[in-house]
Amino acid sequence: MQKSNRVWIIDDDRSIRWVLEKALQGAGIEARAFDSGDSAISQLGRDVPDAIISDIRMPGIDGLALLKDLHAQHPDIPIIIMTAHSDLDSAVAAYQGGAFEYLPKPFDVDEAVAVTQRALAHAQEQKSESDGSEAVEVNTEIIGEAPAMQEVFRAIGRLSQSNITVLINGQSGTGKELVAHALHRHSPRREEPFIALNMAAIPKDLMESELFGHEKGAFTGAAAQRQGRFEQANGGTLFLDEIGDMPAETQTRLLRVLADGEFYRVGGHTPVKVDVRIIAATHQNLENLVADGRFREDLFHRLNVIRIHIPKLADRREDIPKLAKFFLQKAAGELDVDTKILLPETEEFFCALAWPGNVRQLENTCRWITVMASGREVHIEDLPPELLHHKEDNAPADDWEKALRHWADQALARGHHQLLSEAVPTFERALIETALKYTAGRKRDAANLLGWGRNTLTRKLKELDMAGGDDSAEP
Ligand SMILES: Nc1ncnc2c1ncn2[C@@H]1O[C@H](COP(=O)(O)OP(=O)(O)OP(=O)(O)O)[C@@H](O)[C@H]1O
Repeated sequence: MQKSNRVWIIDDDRSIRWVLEKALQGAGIEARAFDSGDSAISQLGRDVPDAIISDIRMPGIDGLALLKDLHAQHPDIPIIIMTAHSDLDSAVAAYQGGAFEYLPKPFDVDEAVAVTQRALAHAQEQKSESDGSEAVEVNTEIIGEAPAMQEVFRAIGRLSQSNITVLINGQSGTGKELVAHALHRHSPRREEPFIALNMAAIPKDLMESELFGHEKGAFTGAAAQRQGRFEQANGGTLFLDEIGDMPAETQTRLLRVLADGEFYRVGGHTPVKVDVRIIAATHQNLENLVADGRFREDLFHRLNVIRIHIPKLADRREDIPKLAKFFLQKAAGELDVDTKILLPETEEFFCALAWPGNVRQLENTCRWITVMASGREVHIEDLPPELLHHKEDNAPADDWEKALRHWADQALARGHHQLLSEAVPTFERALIETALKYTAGRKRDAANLLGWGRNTLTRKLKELDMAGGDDSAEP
């Protein structure tokens, strides 16, 4: 059999074509470049490559349409899809259209070569196989351009045809439930129920009945038979949030259900069969809980088949502006008011915050702003007081220089002139006020602290139109 070694590169960007062509040739791969999907398709009648690397956004036929076409005609050619504007849509659509791999731009050239080599090896193995899967319509629902979120999208795309158990790790408010829901929506179970249950929110003694249901009279208050979440989720997905908080005896039962696919309602004697995909999530380190004997190791291994880590918001700050815009639009829609717009300095301030409550805190802040900010444009002073305190408490003392540079950048960008005449009075006023506060209003002492003579301070107070500029008597 002829060795699979010929790759086509399709991209309207000449520099990308060039870089990839050189890198692949350097790795001993025969590469040929096309500047459009149409030119590649017209060549296909005469020649067939072993693998294709294609951009998504191009004039003429775009990468996903090309993927669909090619996949229908040549299901055995692995196609690697690249895109600069990567989002969940394109990742999932690429995989569901039959893409072999999805490469978000900018990519590392070595990684691109490695992926291509894998694709060629795959082509070699599977020359005549086809899977015929069809692209499905999906909506963008998770915002994230940060590399770590791209990993999450890739995982969702890769898992979209499977029923495999997934464990999602991430701090509270990072979007674990959103990702679990996306996994469900892009799975073969999408028409069946998605049931979410937070272990931390259910009283311990109600947990078993919540999960597995109960028979009439199983305990005091069980007036009728009740279905548990497992039964409700039958055929679909059960999302178990904060799985680390599940009590030991429930862990044992859960393990048995996962092994046998059946369980007994509380007080019941007839087994109930279910087909449920489990997605579990936790903000805790389950390995540590296992080491401490607080989580069953066998259950941990059953759940930990595929793990998705969702980074905290502070580790993907580049996504903050887009998320904020999205939440401001959403809040405005819900409240039926105009959408607020963050001024550049407010957005910058947002991007620098710690956001301990992650995306949920950002969403709540945007709601607050939508209700509380007076104007359409949101200034830093319009933000909820706790965020501003946070700024004062956490800004290191020498951050003012950074803030000043930033202010100067912004002012110049907005076309201001004479920056010093704007900045110096503000600077002096701040120092004078602070010194006066420190000396309880005594000008002589304040002047001393500032390194001025008393008369200079009095003159400055006057110039700056500040209280005390009339040189009134003082103690
Ligand atoms: N990347 C994102 N794009 C858009 N919305 C998001 C994103 N991440 C989170 N959200 C929104 O933020 C809120 C919190 O997300 P979610 O409930 O999924 O977090 P969680 O990690 O499950 O939190 P907890 O562990 O506290 O239950 C939700 O309203 C969700 O829709």
